[in-house]
Amino acid sequence: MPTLTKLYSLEEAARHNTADDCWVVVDGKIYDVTKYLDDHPGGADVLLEVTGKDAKVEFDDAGHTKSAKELMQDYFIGELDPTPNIPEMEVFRKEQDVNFASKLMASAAQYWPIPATVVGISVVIAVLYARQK
Ligand code: HEM
Repeated sequence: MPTLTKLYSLEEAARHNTADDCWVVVDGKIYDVTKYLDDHPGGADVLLEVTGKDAKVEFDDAGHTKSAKELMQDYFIGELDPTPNIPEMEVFRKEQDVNFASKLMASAAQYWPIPATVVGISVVIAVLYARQK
């Protein structure tokens, strides 16, 4: 069955770093220990000090007992999002010129010498041809 674990970025978890709102991350799992701060046998300060990072090493170093690890589950709120932070792709799109008439006028202004030259050459050929007769 799929689990409905909420995912948070480390940046999001790091924002909860005060005595009124404290999240700690241990081995990729996030715990909201706000209500546990005053009861934590290791003290509130150690928890506040490790906010904003994965405190697995500090947690293990404290030598927590099995019952401490069971107690943690009461404060579990989610996991770190393992998805790498891929910057959004920017899509560049040329502005579409919806005004067809102005588009036509612009290309006519740019390319008028071509039809003018064709007409001019045609006139010269016609005149030369008429003279020969
Ligand atoms: C939800 C998270 C946590 C819970 C539920 C928890 C619970 C406990 C408990 C029950 C104890 C008493 C000893 C034991 O039974 O193991 C304890 C001690 C301690 N904890 Fe935590 N703890 C948590 C997170 C942390 C973290 C992230 C640190 C990291 C610095 C930490 C550092 C300590 C320290 C330094 C002690 C005192 C060890 C001693 O003096 O013997 N704890 N904790």
